[in-house]
Amino acid sequence: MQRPATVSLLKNDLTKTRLRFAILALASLMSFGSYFVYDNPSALQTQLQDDLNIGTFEFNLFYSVYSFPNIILPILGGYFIDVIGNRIGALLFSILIVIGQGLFAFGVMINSYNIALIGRGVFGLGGESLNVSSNYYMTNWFSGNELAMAMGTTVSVSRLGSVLNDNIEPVIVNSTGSLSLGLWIGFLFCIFSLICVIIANILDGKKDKNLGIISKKHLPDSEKFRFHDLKYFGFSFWCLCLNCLVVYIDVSCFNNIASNYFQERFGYNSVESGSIISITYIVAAFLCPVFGMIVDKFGQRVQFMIFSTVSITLVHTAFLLTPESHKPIYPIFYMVFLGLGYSIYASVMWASIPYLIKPKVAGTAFGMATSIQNLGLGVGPLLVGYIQENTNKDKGYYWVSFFFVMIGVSGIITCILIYVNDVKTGGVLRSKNPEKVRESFIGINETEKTDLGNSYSAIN
Ligand SMILES: N[C@@H](Cc1c[nH]cn1)C(=O)NCC(=O)O
Repeated sequence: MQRPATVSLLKNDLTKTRLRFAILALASLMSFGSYFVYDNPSALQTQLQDDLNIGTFEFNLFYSVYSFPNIILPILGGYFIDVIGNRIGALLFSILIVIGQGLFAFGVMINSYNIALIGRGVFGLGGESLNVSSNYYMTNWFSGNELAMAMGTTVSVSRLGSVLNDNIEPVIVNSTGSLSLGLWIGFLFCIFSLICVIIANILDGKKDKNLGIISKKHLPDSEKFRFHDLKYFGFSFWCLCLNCLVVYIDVSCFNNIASNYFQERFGYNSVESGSIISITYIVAAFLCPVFGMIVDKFGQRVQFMIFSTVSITLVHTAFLLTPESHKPIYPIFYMVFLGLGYSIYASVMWASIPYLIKPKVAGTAFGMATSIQNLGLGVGPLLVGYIQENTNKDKGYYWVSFFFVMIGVSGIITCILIYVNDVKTGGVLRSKNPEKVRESFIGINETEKTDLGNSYSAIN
């Protein structure tokens, strides 16, 4: 008796139409502005310190005020998404980003460090949570054989924002002499991303309407987020979060100090250093969707993650062993390999999360992973700074590289633990058809599959 209704629902399922690629484009562009402005300070460090008359500590606070609240916020953001819906969440987070960047640009324009700092804090209130939202869109519109490709594409397009920032901000500011102009251009990118959120929300609302999905606010309590659902976050999920913490220290925290690193150790100037740094994310912009597609087709997620953490660790080992010299060519190759390792990691790791949890806690799970990642991104730079300031060899960078190598080794160990657990629990992460394996592994029933309108329900 159920069948005709199910069949007609499937016919109206927009996630099965080409519209899902429009959502993919919009979800990618909704984070573009945030990635562009996130690294505004590092691209303009010298000019910011001169104009605002601040030291390195005050400068680093531009990143700290962003990261530390995000140890907690993405969990709340994930909770928020699970309880009241992704659309309202994404809109709110984007508005916070626009306001934050506006305040930052305004603060710099009137030479007020405090207002600029508050702006970075407000930006942080939305910046990471918007990533959670964007991932959530992907899990709602894409499944099994396309999910990693879709998530790889969002990382790739968002990271083009980082690349563009690294390369155009110093040029704009140097050629116009106006520091705030560069930041106001970032503000415009944030508005553009906000418009993408609004369009994505309209399409997503249409999809839910077609599927007859009611607003989550009106669902019975039993179908909303509940804390005791956290018990479904098993060993592999927590290990993946720990792995994410260490791997992002090796990629992002290195990226934060890389400009100075290349200038101090290899004699490049700041513009050359900026271009070299952007290599990692340029490689990622090209390779993330490719690796996403490969993983969607062949599975073997943990093996890919092991390969990427080994590559990243080898890059830091190479930096550790490379003696100082004037403008050597090989660090450029190291950055290409770092980009390769990062591309594989970013396209596989985030896309693995949905297979380790129940669909109804997807928002909370992405929030949890992002929070733990930010713990690393908040503490990592402090540790790196401490090591560099308190050691002398290679201007303090020898032990910094050693630290990155050790962090990389812990990344490899956590990957191996995930692999072993995956073998024991049915091989969901290695499977070409992870949704099927997940079904038996974490015991998802029919109601749970359709709970959030997850496209997963229609595929199986
Ligand atoms: N912390 C984010 C980067 C970000 C978000 N908003 C601005 N920058 C991150 O690391 N995301 C994962 C990735 O691989 O990019």
